[in-house]
Amino acid sequence: MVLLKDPLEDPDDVLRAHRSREKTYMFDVAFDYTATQEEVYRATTKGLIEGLISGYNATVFAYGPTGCGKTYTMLGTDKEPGIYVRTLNDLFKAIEETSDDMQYSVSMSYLEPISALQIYNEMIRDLLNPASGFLDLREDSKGEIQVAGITEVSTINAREIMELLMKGNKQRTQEPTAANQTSSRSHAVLQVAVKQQSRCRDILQEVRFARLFMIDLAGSERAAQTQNRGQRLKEGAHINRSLLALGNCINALSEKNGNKYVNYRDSKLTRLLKDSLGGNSRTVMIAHISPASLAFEESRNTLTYADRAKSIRTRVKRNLLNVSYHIAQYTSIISELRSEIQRLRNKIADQASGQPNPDRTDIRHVQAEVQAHSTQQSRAEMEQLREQLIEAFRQQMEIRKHLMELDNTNMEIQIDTSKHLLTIADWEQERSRHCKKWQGERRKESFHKDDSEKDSDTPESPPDSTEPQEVAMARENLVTLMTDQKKISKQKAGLERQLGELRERARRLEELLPRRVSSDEQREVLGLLCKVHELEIENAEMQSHALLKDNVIRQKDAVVQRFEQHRQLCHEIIRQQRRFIDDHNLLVPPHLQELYELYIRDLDERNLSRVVALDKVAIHTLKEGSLPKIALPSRGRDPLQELDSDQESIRTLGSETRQERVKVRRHTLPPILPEPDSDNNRVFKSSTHAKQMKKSVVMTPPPIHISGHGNRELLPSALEGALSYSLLSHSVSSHLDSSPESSEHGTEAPLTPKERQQILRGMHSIVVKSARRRSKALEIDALRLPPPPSPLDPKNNKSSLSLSEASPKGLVLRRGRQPSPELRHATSDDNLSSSTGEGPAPNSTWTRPRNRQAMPRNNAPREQDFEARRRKRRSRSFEVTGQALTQGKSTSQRFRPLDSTSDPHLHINGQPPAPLLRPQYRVAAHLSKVRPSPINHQTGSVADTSLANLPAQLSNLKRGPQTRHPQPVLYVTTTGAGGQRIRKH
Ligand SMILES: Nc1ncnc2c1ncn2[C@@H]1O[C@H](COP(=O)(O)OP(=O)(O)OP(=O)(O)O)[C@@H](O)[C@H]1O
Repeated sequence: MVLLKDPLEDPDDVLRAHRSREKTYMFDVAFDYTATQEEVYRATTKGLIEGLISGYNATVFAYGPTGCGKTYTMLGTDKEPGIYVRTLNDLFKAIEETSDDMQYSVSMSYLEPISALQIYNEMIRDLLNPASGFLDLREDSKGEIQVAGITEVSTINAREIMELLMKGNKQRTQEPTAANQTSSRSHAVLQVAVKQQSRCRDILQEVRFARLFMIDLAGSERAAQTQNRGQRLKEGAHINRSLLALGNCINALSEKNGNKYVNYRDSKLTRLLKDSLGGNSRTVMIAHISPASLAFEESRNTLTYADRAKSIRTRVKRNLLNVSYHIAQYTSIISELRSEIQRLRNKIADQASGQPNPDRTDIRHVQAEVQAHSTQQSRAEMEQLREQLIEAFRQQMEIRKHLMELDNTNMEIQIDTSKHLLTIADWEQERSRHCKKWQGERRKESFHKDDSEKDSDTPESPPDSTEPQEVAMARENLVTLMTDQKKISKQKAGLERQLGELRERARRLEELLPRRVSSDEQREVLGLLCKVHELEIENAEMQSHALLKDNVIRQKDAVVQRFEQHRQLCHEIIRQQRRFIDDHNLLVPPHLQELYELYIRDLDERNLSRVVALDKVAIHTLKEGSLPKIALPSRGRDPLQELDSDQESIRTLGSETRQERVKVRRHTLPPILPEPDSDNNRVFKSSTHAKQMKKSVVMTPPPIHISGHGNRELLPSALEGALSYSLLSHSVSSHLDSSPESSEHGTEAPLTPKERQQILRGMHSIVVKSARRRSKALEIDALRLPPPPSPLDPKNNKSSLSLSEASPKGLVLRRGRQPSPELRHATSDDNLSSSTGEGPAPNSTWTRPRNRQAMPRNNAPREQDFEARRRKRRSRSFEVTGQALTQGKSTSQRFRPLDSTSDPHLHINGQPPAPLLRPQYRVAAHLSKVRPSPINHQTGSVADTSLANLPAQLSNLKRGPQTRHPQPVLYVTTTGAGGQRIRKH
């Protein structure tokens, strides 16, 4: 709690007593002058790190008037490092601790939005590379703000990052003012991007990524106080303008009804902070105030904003990417590059065989050749040409990557769209159900008109059909997504046009070559081009190779997981039956008792052996398997390939015999795949297949129409998605029927033509079925969005039936449904013996359970032990070791440049710092307390956007609106030399 007293208030003035400006504010934490940097860090930022490495965005920003200690809190000094250093230290520590299971990549950028006098708008300056000039902000399709051309340093070495940070800090615009000798004249934004991938993932392989913003805002200031003139005054006005924009956003976001338009576009700062303020981020605001009487107004303003910020709610979701999609993308790139190489090789072959193309036999060509031999100038031209060509290819590569990213974003938009559509569909269905019920009741009432004198329970009007907020939000989000989709299509079209132009340019350059150079040189240049492409291919191939291997492991993991789920179910049934027997003191046939004891004994060993067997399969597959090579689209192997000694990689790629390839593919092929066209061995054959794969993995809704007739198409698409999921899950479960051992052999056994025929027939019927269902769904007559039969309704819709029928059992269990009738049957006491298929043996003596409560007693410790180990393992990663301070110190002590920026004891420009207002209070306000998306504790996964999780998503959607924060709490403290003066207020 912070109590702000008006220094001008006279306690004896009774007339003004009721007009007191004294005010109390409540915050999450309030730090007084005794608070150390470590305490501030722990209470405000440390908690964000765990979320960050699991894919949740986070922001910490320091806000307050000039000279109140924002830079001190964020950057700190050598001896007392601030939040930057401590966060990075802890982040890397957490990464190191979990690096056995997880793979990380961390990149960092450091920037300041500044206003150059000549430029009307603010620009972004790259503090890690100030030479790059002014940069601009771009909003990507997901609405995330990116700085175009910013330097991103990739490292997970804390020391390196700190060095860069110190270097960047020296570049920061900093000038002494009357209020603060080391006043920061701009906002400084440190952005850390963390990408995380599990080394051992399940079938829904995920890449998690999150951004952490740590922002040291420039101080809000009053011209009178800073005594600024000229440039400083203009800067101050600008700083205040961007802070005003920030304040406006905070005001709009904290509005009670929450519908007010939030203008983030007023300044670069608010654009940068868009997500942090009202979007997908866990955000902490640290407000700084001074206890000096003179600073009353500033303190009041700051506390008011912090107080408002308390009520802002953000919606945090885990940022996930589906990896199988990336495999397809890499595949498509590889395939395109291969065909380019092939084309270039053919050119070399043409040239080498000395058969000039008819269009090159003209006199100009001959002249050019003569010239090229004779003049020095031609050599320079040649060099230039070569560079131009390489540059053209580099640009092509960049555009391809960009296109890939856009595809990726598009996929995410489509998944999000489907989610929202399902939310709406769910609600529509619910509403029509209520309406029908109401109508039915009304009808019944009118039928029994005689009883009409009785009071009727049925309301006169149909039930309230106001859309819940969740549905309204879904509609709103659909509009945004539609806009994004349009933007992406536009961007894609632009990029594709650019790519086409670049290709054309490269082609023209290639055509120039024969005219300019001798045959040998030409060969060299073309050879070089091939090399460039091959390197690109190798790079892409290595990445897709890694992904493929991960995929195999993931699928193996899924098998283990599925078995484990099944085992847990059996275990639970046995346990409950046992308890039932014990509770009712029932007789147990001796053979059943023996079996039970055997079960208890074998429990651990069997599990272990299963896991070991599966592990063997995975390792075996990994050893044997390799990335199936992409067959070149047109011709066979190039004869030159064998001759060219430089093309080692290509030769290796092509050296396998066909048989070997087939064998390798079989090993590489993961056993669990849904449709004939999505098996992995074909994924790498051609880009067309990659596209097919995309389609098979991603649910692709048709173009979005929010309120028009186009809506009619939306739900069927969702149904189709659900249907394709059901096919996938069906296939998964059927594969799971085989034992790990058999699956191991299965990978070796070649398929007979008959088997192949059967599989093809099966697939064909699945495709026909799905087509029929889709057309049925399309026939559904509904003008509103979405049509009445929802995929969520098992009664109305065949697709939804197939979804529930075909869902793997594990998923059903995860959704917390009742056990199947069979299972319930097995658990009932009447069926205790019949469920095993055997009745009590007439001549055997039935016994009471020898080991009463054996299951709970025997298994509880085991379960607890397992749970305890699991927790221990988890918590270990993020333990508070208390060493951060020491580490931070030792790290920062190495960086002298820090002295010049924030240490008050050091001289600046040869002069000691003037005695200034000291910073006094630090107030930490968690903008919002965010509960992440519900985590599935059985699988450890989060209800994510991946399509394969659709049933889980459906059930989540059913459960209600997205999780919002509870009412947040704020805290305030005082710190700094002025702490004693608090009594004055
Ligand atoms: N808690 C603290 N303990 C000791 N010294 C502090 C503390 N907080 C701030 N200072 C000192 O007070 C001075 C002003 O602090 P700082 O530069 O961090 O303020 P600021 O809010 O960032 O100002 P501006 O907005 O003008 O950049 C610095 O010399 C800093 O070292």
